[in-house]
Amino acid sequence: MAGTPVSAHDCVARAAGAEEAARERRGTGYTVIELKGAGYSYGGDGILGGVNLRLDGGSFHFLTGPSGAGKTTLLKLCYGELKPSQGQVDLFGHDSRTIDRDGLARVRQRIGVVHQDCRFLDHLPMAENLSLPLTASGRESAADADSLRQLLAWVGLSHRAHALPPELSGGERQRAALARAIIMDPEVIIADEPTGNIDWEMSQRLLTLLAELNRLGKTILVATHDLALIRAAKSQVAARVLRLAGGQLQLAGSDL
Ligand SMILES: Nc1ncnc2c1ncn2[C@@H]1O[C@H](COP(=O)(O)OP(=O)(O)OP(=O)(O)O)[C@@H](O)[C@H]1O
Repeated sequence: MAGTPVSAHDCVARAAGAEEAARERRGTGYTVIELKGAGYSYGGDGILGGVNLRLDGGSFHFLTGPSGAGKTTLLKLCYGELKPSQGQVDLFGHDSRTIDRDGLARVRQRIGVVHQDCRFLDHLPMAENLSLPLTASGRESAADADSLRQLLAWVGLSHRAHALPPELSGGERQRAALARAIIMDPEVIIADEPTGNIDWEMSQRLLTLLAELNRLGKTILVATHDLALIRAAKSQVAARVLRLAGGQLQLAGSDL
């Protein structure tokens, strides 16, 4: 990887804001996202049926399961892009079915999402793409610009700050997507196959970053097919592993 990565802690602490505030939030037993008998159907095709899931503040969950099981769909329910066809999803205590547009926008600011397909604006250089959320929220500052530089360095993309998204490799796009998800200091990070296009070394770095974010009090939910990544995570985080199959969610066995 090009560039000299700064320590994950420096980078994350800057992006995450005051570590003390994170500590205050940690361990208070609050629930950030809760699915209560949530189901989802695309047209008549039921994908999820009556899923119960509670994400407590500061928890770390992996979500695994066969292709097409509905992992992305479940994540979309968790960040309010989809509303459940049955049951209820509470986002920071707000029912996603009834929350108004402004309320949903506020809730979404508290959740950083790493999308499977890493959407960017192709006509804007990466640095501008990544700082768009800051600009849009009107809170861009010198400190944030510094955070962006550090995040770019940590994900090994300092040399690509001025590149356009179509010029990036799949792995570079994935790393940029993670930096973008962190830059707004979200309380929750939801990542959909974040290691899908990156090599093992970068997967490990990404895992380290997610683990550090978790230690700072962030709630993490990661969908992945990568069982080796889940096994590697055991030495870094106390993660629960959930398996989605047949529309139902279960705790995965310890034989993973
Ligand atoms: N917008 C949509 N319209 C209709 N069907 C959809 C839509 N999005 C997903 N599906 C279907 O819903 C099912 C679950 O899709 P989803 O992407 O949630 O699964 P997944 O577990 O994330 O899969 P993968 O591991 O392959 O990414 C699949 O059969 C998919 O074809």
